[in-house]
Amino acid sequence: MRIAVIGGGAWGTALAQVAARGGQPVTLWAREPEVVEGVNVNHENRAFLAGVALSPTIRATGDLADLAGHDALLVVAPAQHVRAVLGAAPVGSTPLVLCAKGIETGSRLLVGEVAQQVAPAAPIAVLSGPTFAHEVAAGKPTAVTLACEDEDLRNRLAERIVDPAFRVYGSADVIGAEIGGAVKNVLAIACGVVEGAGLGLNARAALIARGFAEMTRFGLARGGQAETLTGLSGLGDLVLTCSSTNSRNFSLGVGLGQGRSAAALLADRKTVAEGAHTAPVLREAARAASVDMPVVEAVNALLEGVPVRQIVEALLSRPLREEAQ
Ligand SMILES: NC(=O)c1ccc[n+]([C@@H]2O[C@H](COP(=O)([O-])OP(=O)(O)OC[C@H]3O[C@@H](n4cnc5c(N)ncnc54)[C@H](O)[C@@H]3O)[C@@H](O)[C@H]2O)c1
Ligand SMILES: O=P(O)(O)OC[C@H](O)CO
Repeated sequence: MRIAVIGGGAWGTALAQVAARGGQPVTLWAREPEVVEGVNVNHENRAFLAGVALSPTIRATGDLADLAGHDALLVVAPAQHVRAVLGAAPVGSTPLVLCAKGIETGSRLLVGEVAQQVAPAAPIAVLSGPTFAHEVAAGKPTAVTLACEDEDLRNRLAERIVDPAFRVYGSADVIGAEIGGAVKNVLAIACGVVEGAGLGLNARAALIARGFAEMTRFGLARGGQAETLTGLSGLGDLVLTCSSTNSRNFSLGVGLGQGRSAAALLADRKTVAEGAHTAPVLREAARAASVDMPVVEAVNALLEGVPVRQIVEALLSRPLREEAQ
């Protein structure tokens, strides 16, 4: 199976490295000419994954036309750019493995739904889970969910995008896998705020648990399955992203918790903190579906500049309720 990766950020590069293990050829499309040159000449992506020696069988290109003739395309552009990049790529009926985590602003569509609009003939799979790119590229043990309704395609993809340290669990629940990845980024910002404001570990654990309840309510309302939400792409990724400053979303939250403004924190950053883009559209989608998501509401208020203390008071003074509600 000839694999190409669309997106030369940290995650696209790490996935290219997984797909290239054992000396298999992989094409990596990157937007930045310096990334293309660095991968081809020095076998390193200094801009987004510095310090990792990449397989020489990864060939980078800046020309989307070079993606033609592959058997599967891994789509790893940030969620807000998937529509434009896929729209310009020669997709046809080539299977797409969606690896971005987010909801498109405006349309309120998950990345897989965007792909279905842009490339209606292409079968869809979603790869998601607790995966810091640097750890995957370094060959540290990692497990992911690969969701695809077509069992035969799912198995063929799982056999190809694998190595001894990268373990793939199959699922047919594409929507559930996507919702976990999109929602956890927003919740990780909240956990970072707790860290930045020094609110303590009890508060962080409470946020993870209550945030997971929100993820579950939203996921079930959108047709996802409970087993997927408690799995790697849901709870697994939530726990990872809510526990480490290696997460860009968590780190953004730390800055907010320290009293810095979202505008200052997001200005000029080269790497993506998907939760900042997903938060407003997730709030819209939750309100439209009458799903109660107070932590997501709180993250939006924080991004809009409401002080942390006011947000915490509002969350703690909500009417008492049963935990299972
Ligand atoms: N980094 C990780 O550990 C990791 C792990 C799993 C999933 N993801 C997801 O993968 C996706 C990509 O994240 P990343 O970490 O690889 O990116 P990154 O933060 O390392 O790099 C930013 C990427 O955005 C691209 N970009 C910027 N402006 C663009 C535009 N106008 N059009 C198209 N592309 C543009 C850049 O070319 C670059 O590839 C995100 O949805 C992220 O949530 C990341
Ligand atoms: O750095 P983050 O917050 O984008 O998280 C990266 C991955 O999604 C973790 O699974």
